[in-house]
Amino acid sequence: MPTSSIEPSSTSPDLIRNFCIIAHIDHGKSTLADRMLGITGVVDARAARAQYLDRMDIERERGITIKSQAVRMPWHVEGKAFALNMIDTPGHVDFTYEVSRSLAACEGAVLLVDAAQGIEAQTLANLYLAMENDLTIIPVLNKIDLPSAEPDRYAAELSQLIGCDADDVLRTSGKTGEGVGALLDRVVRDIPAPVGDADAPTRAMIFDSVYDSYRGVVTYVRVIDGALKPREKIAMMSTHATHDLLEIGVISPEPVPTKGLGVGEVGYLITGVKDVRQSKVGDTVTLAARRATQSLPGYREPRPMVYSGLFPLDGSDFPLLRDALDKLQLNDASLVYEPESSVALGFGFRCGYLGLLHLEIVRDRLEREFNLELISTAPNVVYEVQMEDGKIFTVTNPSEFPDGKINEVREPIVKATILVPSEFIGTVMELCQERRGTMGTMNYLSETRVEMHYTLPLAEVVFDFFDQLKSRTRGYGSLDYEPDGDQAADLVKVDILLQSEPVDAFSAVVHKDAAYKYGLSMVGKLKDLIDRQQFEVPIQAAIGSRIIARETIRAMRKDVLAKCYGGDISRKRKLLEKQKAGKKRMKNIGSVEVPPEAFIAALSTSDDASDKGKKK
Ligand SMILES: Nc1nc2c(ncn2[C@@H]2O[C@H](COP(=O)(O)OP(=O)(O)OP(=O)(O)O)[C@@H](O)[C@H]2O)c(=O)[nH]1
Repeated sequence: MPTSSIEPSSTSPDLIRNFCIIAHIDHGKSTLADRMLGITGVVDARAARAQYLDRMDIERERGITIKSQAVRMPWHVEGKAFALNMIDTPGHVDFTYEVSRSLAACEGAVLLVDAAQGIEAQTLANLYLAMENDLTIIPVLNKIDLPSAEPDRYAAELSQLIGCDADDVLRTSGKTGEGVGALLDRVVRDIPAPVGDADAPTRAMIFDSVYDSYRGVVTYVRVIDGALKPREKIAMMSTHATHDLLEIGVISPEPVPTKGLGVGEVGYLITGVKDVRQSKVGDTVTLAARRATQSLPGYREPRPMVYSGLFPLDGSDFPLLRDALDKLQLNDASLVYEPESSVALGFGFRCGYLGLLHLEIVRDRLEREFNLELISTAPNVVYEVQMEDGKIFTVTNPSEFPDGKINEVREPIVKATILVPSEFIGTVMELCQERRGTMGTMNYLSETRVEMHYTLPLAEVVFDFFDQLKSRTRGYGSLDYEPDGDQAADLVKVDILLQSEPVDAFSAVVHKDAAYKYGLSMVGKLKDLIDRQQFEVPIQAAIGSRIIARETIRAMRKDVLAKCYGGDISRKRKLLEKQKAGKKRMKNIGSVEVPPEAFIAALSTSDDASDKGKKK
């Protein structure tokens, strides 16, 4: 059915269904979504290309980069033309808040489970989020074409989990298209039509906003009450800022401008705003001329969970890095940064991220899109330090951890859900215990699959916890977690000193029991990485004034002329000049010269990880 036959803004809410697909990673969400676009005629079968929706980098002629999708599809049931809005949700724990906003824009969710894998941790996490948002759940087993699919077994598991009949679990294959039409019929039948007050002051929820280099910010909204029309002045309820509505429309699958959006409708707005921070996910849009008094529930400022220093490898790239971060922030409201200078690494920025995946994405984009070579310091969480005199410090950089009499240090904790085959219960308990976890409840989802709940310090989860879980459970374990406040812990700052001078980039906040191990490993690493100097260099690890580990680099003069026999003076001069140039690049810590490569090598955790890998 051609897209133009839908009359946006005049569609009665009774004929609208808003839904999302929730699934564990790789259970086939994108493939199924593509298949739905094909079956509903939104994407011409001949023009269809794999993963139509996953095309963040592709800027279309109209200049809208479509990241998060809210695609409108026509579907007929019993002679009535329905408009189905499929809203995409990001799948990773770092972006749980965005997921919950997308869910809040829907009345129902398709819970997709791979028929060869069964339920995984993100299946559960997403299901719980959907239930919190009171969504109608349609359980679906996907990939039934796979020879290894066990639909009967997993239908039983899934029906037990959500409390329905095993026969109500639909079976589809995104690959062959089997069952997809029946699924769309079920969407129409089971998911409630949106309800809202068409005459009330307009309220629309922003569930995503994307920066586009041609058109500025494209904001995705779901109208709850009232309506939005082009050329009206809109107001953001959290900031009271007003903007002119330049264009309004729906995505199907290209942006199609419309005469407006009414109750229950989902679409996009363009206002000419250039910065996504002016159009925040979770905020409520209203009309400047007739403002709603109460904003929609749930708006929350994004809060960075993990901090790390970002330094250009070549110090002269600092202004480029600043420009690149400014540009990236236009597109990413949750990225925060401020200038930082380090004795070891020079000028850079302290950046705050939602999680490690977010950190990797940002770093990768800076390197790829802006051609920068970067060093990032070991990530850390945010600590709250209460001094004996009652003063409280929020520490986002270990080198700024306060000295003096400390009453209490608090660290963020998370509630983790781990799903494993029951044979790995002991393994998971061991891992969580090593990571200072406290066990909560444990549920059997079936005879062989267990859901384990743990409370863990975020700092212990963000590093290689997931890799460890995967390798220790032979790939079967899956993990999801959400922030759960903070709690006091026995944490100390370990400094690393070169010739009694602290090297800021190596300071770390660690649990008291792990401090000695950290100190020992860092002094060991640095001893191997720093060349001998003309004098003896002590490398020490210290907690306050107490030294907990020490290594010594013995004195030696590196004689570059040693190999020059005879009297070729020009060759000798060349070598000495080369030595001088090399010295210019050296960073001086006190009187010790350290090549930047040594810092990079010492900061990289990769050899630790591969050591751990070898043990398995
Ligand atoms: N045999 C079979 N393979 C499928 C089916 N659906 C998806 N796949 C394959 O499963 C893999 C993951 O599919 P995606 O659609 O990318 O899964 P996803 O859930 O969107 O994954 P993420 O976007 O990474 O979360 C791909 O290799 C697909 O080709 C299906 O119905 N049958």
